[in-house]
Amino acid sequence: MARRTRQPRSATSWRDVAHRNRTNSRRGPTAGTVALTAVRGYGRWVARSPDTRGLANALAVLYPLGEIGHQTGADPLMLGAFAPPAALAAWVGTHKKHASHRYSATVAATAAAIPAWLATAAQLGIVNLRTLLAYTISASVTWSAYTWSDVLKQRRAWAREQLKWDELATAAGLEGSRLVGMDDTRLGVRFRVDVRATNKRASQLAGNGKGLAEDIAAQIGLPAERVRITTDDKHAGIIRVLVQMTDPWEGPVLHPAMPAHPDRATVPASREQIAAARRSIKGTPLVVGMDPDTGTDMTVTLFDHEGGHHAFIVAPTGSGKTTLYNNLIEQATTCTDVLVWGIDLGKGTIGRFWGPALDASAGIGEEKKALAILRWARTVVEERSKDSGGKNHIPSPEEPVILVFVDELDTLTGMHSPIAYEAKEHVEQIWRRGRSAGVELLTASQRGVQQYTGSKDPNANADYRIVLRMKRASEMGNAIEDWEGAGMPNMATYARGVKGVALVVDGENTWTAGRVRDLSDLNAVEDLAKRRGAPVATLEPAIAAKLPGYADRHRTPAHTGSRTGGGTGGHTPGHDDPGPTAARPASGGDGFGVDPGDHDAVDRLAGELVAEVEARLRDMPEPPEQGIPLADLVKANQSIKVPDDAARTILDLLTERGPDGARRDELVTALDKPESTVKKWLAAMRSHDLITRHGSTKAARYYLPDHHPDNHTQ
Ligand SMILES: Nc1ncnc2c1ncn2[C@@H]1O[C@H](COP(=O)(O)OP(=O)(O)OP(=O)(O)O)[C@@H](O)[C@H]1O
Repeated sequence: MARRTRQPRSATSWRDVAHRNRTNSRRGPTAGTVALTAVRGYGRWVARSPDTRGLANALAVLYPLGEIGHQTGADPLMLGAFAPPAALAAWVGTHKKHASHRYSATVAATAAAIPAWLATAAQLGIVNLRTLLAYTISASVTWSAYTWSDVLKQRRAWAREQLKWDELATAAGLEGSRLVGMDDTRLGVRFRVDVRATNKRASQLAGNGKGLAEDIAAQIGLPAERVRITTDDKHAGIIRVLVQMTDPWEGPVLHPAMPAHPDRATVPASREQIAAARRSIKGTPLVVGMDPDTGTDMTVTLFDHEGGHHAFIVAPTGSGKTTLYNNLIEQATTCTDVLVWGIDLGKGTIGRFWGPALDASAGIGEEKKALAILRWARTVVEERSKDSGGKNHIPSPEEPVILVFVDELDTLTGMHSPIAYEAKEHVEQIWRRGRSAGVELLTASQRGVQQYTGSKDPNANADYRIVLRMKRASEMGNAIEDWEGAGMPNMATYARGVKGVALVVDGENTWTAGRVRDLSDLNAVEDLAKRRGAPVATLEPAIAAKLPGYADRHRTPAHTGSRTGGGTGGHTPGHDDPGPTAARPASGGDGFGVDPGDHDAVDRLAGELVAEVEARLRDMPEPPEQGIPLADLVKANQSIKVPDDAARTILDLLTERGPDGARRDELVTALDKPESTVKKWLAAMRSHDLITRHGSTKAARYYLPDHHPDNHTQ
């Protein structure tokens, strides 16, 4: 068994040491310990302010050192020769770090002064009054210049801020954090804080409503939403704390075209100014609002070197969607290489107010036109892609970008839309393939759910997602899935009570929140659109020829008799800028698509109409000699076979409409079959009592038997 070797006991045990210490302390401190304590205390005092106290001590020590050179007979010239390289080294070293001329000059002069002093002292010695006086004055000047240099002043200010932050952080429960940066913002201050020593992760502290923001706000005496905490993209251990000392929503964000805007004079008014203000869409960010924290613009870039960018907007009623669209359309219509097509089946606002500056639009009750526009957009995508093989389109006035603005997307692709079955497919194709072909879709819907959007594609394919004021926080996730993790504000609570707020998120998930420029005055918009006039760009003729109805898109239907009404017929040339509208065939304007200055136009139109009627009557069968008995007709109708899916579509639509019923043309649109076929099917279903009809003219409506108006009036 191995023997354990005992350690020899120390001659002095810990008890002896303790005893000796007690005895010593009873005897009182010796001169040595007093001196040591004093030196230590002095060292600590200097260490607390090494720049100023350290320098003062160094200067004091340097004086007697000068005598060494004198006593040893050192060569003064030799010693003085060290001054220039010392100055140079000090300048280079400090200027690189602090970029302050004043500070570097002081440090360089101090560095050069050391060999200069040693040289002087070697020559003159230090034990004479003149040298002492000169040294004292130069040392005081050096010390003062250094102490009051901008770098040291900044360092002292920073130390004071650090103290303030420490106080704030301790009160908010963030002991151990360290302030590493601080900038003034337009409305307050932004801190960068190292939180590694707090035992908390930055992600735990960041985000609104996590407690820390609220605690800091409470300490400063601000509303909770005026303190925002985010993580730092470049350092996982750092948080950014934004404190808004001034209310960001104090003033409105005016649009430059509005009368109250101070720069209104800069908005082009005359034809020449409008022409001069036109620009290209390429790489041009469209300004939609302002981030109140920084005063920087909130922008949306719809076309750049990566091609086009779709935008998906979620905006409940009254949230400012029309105003946002006004901002986008206002700038899009100044571009020389853009055509704007608008679809607004809900209220017809886009066509009604922007009509003169649009290339095409569909408004209330114009589902067919809406579908036509979507088909055109798809054809443009297909034709351009055939040509380019999917290479990014390069826009020009002859091959423009097409921006299709859709308001109330659910009226097009939502579950209650009578044209959803077709519109959905077009919209999906444009989302997927339009980007590189220069056909961009901007859609606005009240919610980000599939019942409204018709598909999941908007979220997947739109680069820009824009969220306006939400009614409920739960809606945020439908618009932007990862909003909370990315530190984006909750648009249900963001800037409570403020109209026109928006969160703009680009394809890289970079976001800006702020307020949309106020362009909500529709009279001003109407005036602006009139002055702007028709677009400069024109679609490629070869493609335009392949778009059914495109050439006639500005023809006002005779029955509307007005230039308003939100449809494609809403196109009116600008008052002082007829622009290219004048060159268009029977383009827009009051009356029946006829240029009032063209005296032959009415004759020509009448001739065209007669020819059209004759062409339509040509293939009509001759009326029979004798009428067919009603019973035979019913029997004939009953023998007609209605395809199952058609019958289902008709019954579904009528179930959905209930007591409102549906017009025949709506059923034709829903079925997407020729009118004559649909007529036959409707007659057959009526003869089987599956559906009923009320009225006999074109305005007749079809109902399920339970909803027939007669059943309700009895
Ligand atoms: N950016 C803004 N700045 C100031 N006020 C605004 C702003 N945007 C909207 N508003 C105010 O909110 C009102 C509603 O705006 P807007 O008509 O744009 O909303 P909307 O979402 O289109 O409404 P709806 O769903 O009823 O069509 C405007 O009349 C205006 O008073």
